[in-house]
Amino acid sequence: MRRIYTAAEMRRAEQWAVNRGVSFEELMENAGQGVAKDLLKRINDGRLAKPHCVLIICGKGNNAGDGLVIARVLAEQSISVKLLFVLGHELSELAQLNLDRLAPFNIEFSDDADESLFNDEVDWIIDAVFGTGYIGELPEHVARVMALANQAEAYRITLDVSTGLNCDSGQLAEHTFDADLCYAFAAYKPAHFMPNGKSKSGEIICLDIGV
Ligand SMILES: NC(=O)C1=CN([C@@H]2O[C@H](COP(=O)(O)OP(=O)(O)OC[C@H]3O[C@@H](n4cnc5c(N)ncnc54)[C@H](O)[C@@H]3O)[C@@H](O)[C@H]2O)[C@@H](O)CC1
Ligand SMILES: [K+]
Repeated sequence: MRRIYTAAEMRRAEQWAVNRGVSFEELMENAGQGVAKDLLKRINDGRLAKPHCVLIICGKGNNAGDGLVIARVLAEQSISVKLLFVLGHELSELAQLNLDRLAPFNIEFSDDADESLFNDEVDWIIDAVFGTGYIGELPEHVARVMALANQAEAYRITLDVSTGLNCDSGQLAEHTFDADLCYAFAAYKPAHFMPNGKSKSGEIICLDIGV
């Protein structure tokens, strides 16, 4: 059965999973590992070329945490990863935990969204800025980063929801991340089936993360 959850329903489902004994940390690990496993499978079966460099654009919430799990798995596979933080360094507890886990790896960090970061070396861009926690308007500086990401000659992957797209209403901000591939966690979100949302999601895959 196809599950479609709003942001509030998603939070309730996560809480039920936690009440059954799964931790939020495990859910995040499952989300990140699930994405990385699917991406690596696509490399192995030739649907995607192995990237020279992957740029992961991180916000400060748990969507960023998922991105940081993916960073670890890709780095373990000797894929070069760069991280760009666009909402500062006060991360959610789980995002911080997964950032700390990157210490053994040689990963470049930046919070300067300079155009040069979006160069030809970057084959994939992963959007881990906003997921189901996005409310209100897209901050101007984040919109600028999304515009650079959308102009780059790279394959674009988003986690749960494209940044700039409201997952419940389908409202789109200017310069919403224009994904080729979207991984929805635990359930599709209403916007994935609305024309606006569909147009910014590309291929949508729903991953079971244990919720
Ligand atoms: N909660 C969980 O157990 C799990 C959550 N997961 C991930 O977590 C995401 C949701 O995480 P969060 O609830 O932390 O939310 P997000 O990571 O989507 O972002 C919320 C953060 O951005 C800020 N924010 C929201 N709108 C803003 C705006 N317009 N301008 C500036 N800042 C803004 C919020 O204050 C908060 O700090 C999901 O989409 C999914 O990717 C997955 O890890 C699976 C498990
Ligand atoms: K996202």
